[in-house]
Parts: sequence; C-alpha cells; structure tokens
Amino acid sequence: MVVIGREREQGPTARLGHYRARDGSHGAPVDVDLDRPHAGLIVGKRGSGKTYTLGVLLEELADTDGVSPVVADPMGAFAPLSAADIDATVVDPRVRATALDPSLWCALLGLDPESGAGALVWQAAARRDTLTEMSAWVEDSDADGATRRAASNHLALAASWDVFDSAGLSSERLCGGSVTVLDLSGVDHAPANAVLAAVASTLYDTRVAGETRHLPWLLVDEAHAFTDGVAGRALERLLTRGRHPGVSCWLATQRPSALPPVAVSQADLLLAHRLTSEADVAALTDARPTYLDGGIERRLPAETGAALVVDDVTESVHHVQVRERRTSHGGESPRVSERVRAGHGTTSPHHN
Ligand SMILES: Nc1ncnc2c1ncn2[C@@H]1O[C@H](COP(=O)(O)OP(=O)(O)OP(=O)(O)O)[C@@H](O)[C@H]1O
Repeated sequence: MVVIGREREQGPTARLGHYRARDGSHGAPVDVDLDRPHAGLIVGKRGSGKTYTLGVLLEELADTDGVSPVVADPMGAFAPLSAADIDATVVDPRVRATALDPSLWCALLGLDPESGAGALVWQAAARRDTLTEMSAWVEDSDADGATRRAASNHLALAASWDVFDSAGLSSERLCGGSVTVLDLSGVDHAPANAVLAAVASTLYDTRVAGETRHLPWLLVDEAHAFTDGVAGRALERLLTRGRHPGVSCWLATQRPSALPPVAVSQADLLLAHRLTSEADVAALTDARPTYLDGGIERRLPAETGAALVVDDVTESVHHVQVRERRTSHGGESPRVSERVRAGHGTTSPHHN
C-alpha cells in the first residue's frame, strides 16, 4: 500500500483507490494521509468523478477517530449519507451572526468599511451577538438618518436570507466528530456564501482557541460558487493558514480557472480527473511545481473515476483509479430512462 500526503508511516489513512495501469488494470492500493491536515484540490470536467471522490473521502473520514468532517453541499449530493450506515447528519444551513467577524459582515453586505454605513455595521457586529440586536443597535445609534437607514436596509437584506439564527450551527456540532452535511441546495449565492464563511470561520477559530481536540476537515463541492463570494476570504484563510491550527480544506471544482491562484498553489494534494478546457489545464500548470516535467496535459486521465494525483508532500505523481463508494452517490444526473423505469412517465417503446 502507498500512502500519499506523508513521508513517514504513522496514523490513520483513507483508502482512495488503486494504482491504475495503462491497460486500466488495478495495481497496489493507494491511501491518503489523514494524520495531518491537508489542503486538497479535486478538479475535473462535469461528470468526471469529483463529487464521487469527495464522497469516498467522506466515507473514510466518517470511519476515522479524531476528525470532524463537514461538507458544503450545494447540489444536495450528500443528503443520502444520512440514510447510510455512517454517522452523518444533514443540517439546515443556519449560522450564528457572531461566527462572522465584522470585516466579513461588511464584505457580505457589499459595504465599504470606510463608508458611514459600513462603519456602522462593523460596530454593530463587534458589539452585538444577533442580527436582531445588530439592527436595534444601528437604529439607536446617533449616526445621521441616511447612514442609519443605509445600514438598516443592508441588515434587513441579510435577515431576509433566513440563514442567521442565534441557535444556528455551533462549534460543538461542527467539531463533534461526526459528519456534518451542510445542505445548501436551493440556497442563493449570497446566503450560501454567508453560511460557508461562518462555518469556515468557526472551524478555524475553534481550533485556534484550542476548544476542540478534533481536527476539522472542510470539504467544499462546486467550490467556484464560493471563492468569488464572501466565503472565498474565509476559505483562503483555511488554505493558507489552516494547516497550522489543524484545519483541512478540500475544494472540488470543474473550473479551476475560476479559483483564485492561491487555491491551486496552496493545495498540497491535487486530484485531477478528466479535464479538457485549455484555461482550466493552464490554471493548474501555471501553479504546479517543476517536478511535473512535461506538463500535466499529457498525464490527465480520460476515464471516469481515474485521477492524476500530485502530492507536494513527497513531490510525486500517481495515476489512481478511485475506489467505488460504499454509500449511495447522490450526484448522478437524472435520466429519462430511469424515470420511465420508476413509473414516473410514459414513453414510446422506441425510446426505451
Ligand atoms: N470512482 C468511481 N467509480 C465508479 N463510478 C464513478 C467513479 N467516479 C464517478 N463515477 C460515476 O460517474 C458519475 C459522475 O460522477 P460525479 O457525480 O462525481 O461527477 P462530477 O465530476 O462531480 O460531475 P459534476 O461536475 O456534474 O458535479 C457518478 O454518478 C458515478 O456513476
């Protein structure tokens, strides 16, 4: 067995799959290190196996003591985990206002912290614990009427998203050791970003404060939907500084070119599934180290579930076939033929 992501044999690992020979046959098992925190990036075009690979990682994390896995799930692909034989809970995407620091509140509401309304929201976030209290504080402030109104309107917009709740996700819940699935399906871009920013900040702050012994692993599917929003700042902090306090952050995306370069360059483990867009391949090659001589393009796999794994820890490259899931995969695209088999529709026999 080969373990990627570490030099010394110690601690838990996740079974990722097997070496893949040129003829597609299986070689030795390949595991990923779970002993230390890692920044990971999973890329590949649509349907190449990214969400499936995240699911494999989650199954392994669920079986590992001492880690707290959290998955941000914008497509609802991980909801089936709660019905599987693993310790996973699908949670409502509701967070506490205090989880976001004042600077993130301004970014979230598109306010310049130097502006009157921005400064007011900043102070409200620093002084009050809930969105309702923040709004009341703004109303009672001695700022001029126009500034108060602008700040209040922005806070009212945040309230309309219905994701801030004083009973929202706690650090105990997120760092409690079982899998947390943040179901963000159907949640709009800004509130989904608010939720993920709050969760990423909570994981980081909880570890920095030494309030949990568990090492959190935050996995983000469809990460390009977050890196351009306020969550991007919180994720960037995890990618650049999370490993020191022990927080792992893994991003999965079909569009690596849409990620900030730091997301590619900070990943110590890159799992590249099939990728054909020139811009996306270039986003990887521009940020990858020289031991990938000859470029990445020639080495990218063509088959679903196959991945080129680039391991910065050992400066090595591996061709891997990701193993099959033990739990059911919720990322499958719906097929007309399945609807027909399930009796949901009618079709002519010629189209079966
Ligand atoms: N390692 C694997 N072993 C077996 N089947 C796989 C594997 N990886 C992917 N598949 C199959 O390929 C399908 C597509 O995979 P997946 O949903 O992970 O794609 P994706 O890259 O996340 O696509 P999208 O960008 O559309 O979300 C899966 O439903 C599954 O049937």
